[in-house]
Amino acid sequence: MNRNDLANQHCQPRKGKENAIAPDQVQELLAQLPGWELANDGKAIVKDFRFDDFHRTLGFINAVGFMANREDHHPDLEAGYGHCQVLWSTHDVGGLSLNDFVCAARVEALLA
Ligand SMILES: C[C@H](O)[C@H](O)[C@H]1CNC2=NC(N)=NC(=O)C2=N1
Repeated sequence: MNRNDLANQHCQPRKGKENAIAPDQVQELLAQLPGWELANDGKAIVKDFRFDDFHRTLGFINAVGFMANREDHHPDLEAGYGHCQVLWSTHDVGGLSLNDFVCAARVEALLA
């Protein structure tokens, strides 16, 4: 599945370990998402986005937040004047589900 295919999907209710993504598929999906890396012992994916000023950073946060609420899948965000780190993990799975990669691709699409 490439980045476009991912970004065109919607999140689905995914609960339980059976919805966790196997490590080899994690690597395949990560390869479609430049700049995204594993975090938290492979239970999350993360990327730090840089902006020229706080207005642009806040605009990004609002766009990500709007998308996240529509998808009912929510990131951890850490922001400063000119950056925002976005971390996706599926609490209901206790690690990575396809929802995390769909949302990472949707974040990339916001900036494309
Ligand atoms: C009921 C509701 O759909 C769930 O609690 C959703 C909400 N947003 C979520 N966000 C994230 N990141 N992981 C989840 O497991 C999750 N679950």
